[in-house]
Amino acid sequence: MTFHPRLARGRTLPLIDVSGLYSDDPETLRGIADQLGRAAREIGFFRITGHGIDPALIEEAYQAAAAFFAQRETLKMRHYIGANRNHRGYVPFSEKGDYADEVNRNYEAFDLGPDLPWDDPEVVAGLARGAITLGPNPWPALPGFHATIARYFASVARLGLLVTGALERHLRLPPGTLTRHMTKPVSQLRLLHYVRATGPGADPGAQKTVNMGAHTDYECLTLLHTRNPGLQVMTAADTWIDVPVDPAVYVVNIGDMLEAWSNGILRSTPHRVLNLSPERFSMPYFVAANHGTLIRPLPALVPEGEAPRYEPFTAGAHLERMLVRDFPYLRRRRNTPAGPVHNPFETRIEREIRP
Ligand SMILES: O=C(O)CCC(=O)C(=O)O
Ligand SMILES: [Fe+2]
Repeated sequence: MTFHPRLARGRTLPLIDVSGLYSDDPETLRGIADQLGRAAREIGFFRITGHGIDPALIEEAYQAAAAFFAQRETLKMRHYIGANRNHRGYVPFSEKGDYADEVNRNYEAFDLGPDLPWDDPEVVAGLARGAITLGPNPWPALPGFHATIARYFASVARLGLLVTGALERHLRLPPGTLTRHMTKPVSQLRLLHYVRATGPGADPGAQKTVNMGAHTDYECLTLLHTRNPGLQVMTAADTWIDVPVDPAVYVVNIGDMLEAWSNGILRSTPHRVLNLSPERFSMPYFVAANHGTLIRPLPALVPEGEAPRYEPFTAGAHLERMLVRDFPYLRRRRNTPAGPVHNPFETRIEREIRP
């Protein structure tokens, strides 16, 4: 395991070369799996190189995102997520949840998922259960956007399965224990565009303020690419460390679903985004399980004689409950009053940040 020199003094995110995950040598695979697993246990956050995603494709994806966000608001609002049936599309600056620590929140996003037709059996079954996250993507007509983003989505989804497979290996689970539940997952790609608030009334001290408030990610794991500083991770001591920016690297973190599935062996770690850059782009891809997958601590990971540490839940239900918390349009649609919604994976945030 190597450590990034800028994060010295024992507070570091591991940097792990995962190129060996493309090998079929069991010893190589085991070695990398254990490095990833150790970081996922101890910190819940790590950085990977040798991930195999074409840097030119990453660059094209940023260009597609930037071209979309550069449009007039009226054009972007043609794809407003609040006018979409399955939680896909444009999230305007004004679509603000109520994280108490978002003192200077100012970002827009474009949210996408696996592009499944309405008559796909998994979609049909999900809709019958009231799913709000399954179905096709809305594609802006911008030249190249659909082709580029679909290609990026496919690449990062492949990497997500590879990393999940490595964590299975680390946990000594039979191959496919987790990944066979990721055939039509409620995974999401978010294209994010943060802008530090400026102009009359803007806080001159905004440089260090929180833009995206502290949260855990709701899925199994997240593969994040970013090109600007601002991301911070909560340490075990509830202090914050900066995640260094390196375009050759993906930042990976464990989310709620995998914390529960692993009976708390892997950790869903709180993080937030500060206004360190006047403008910031990032692209998290959230690796989830299928909508109907029941997540309960895997019996092999619950010590003899102990009760599982988590109540069972379905992947879709947890994700959608959290989306209703975070998106005012969903609260309006479902007549859910504003107010705190408890996420059992965010107790450290509730204690430290939103008491
Ligand atoms: O933009 C980033 O660096 C992090 C974004 C994030 O944490 C999220 O969208 O869940
Ligand atoms: Fe996040």
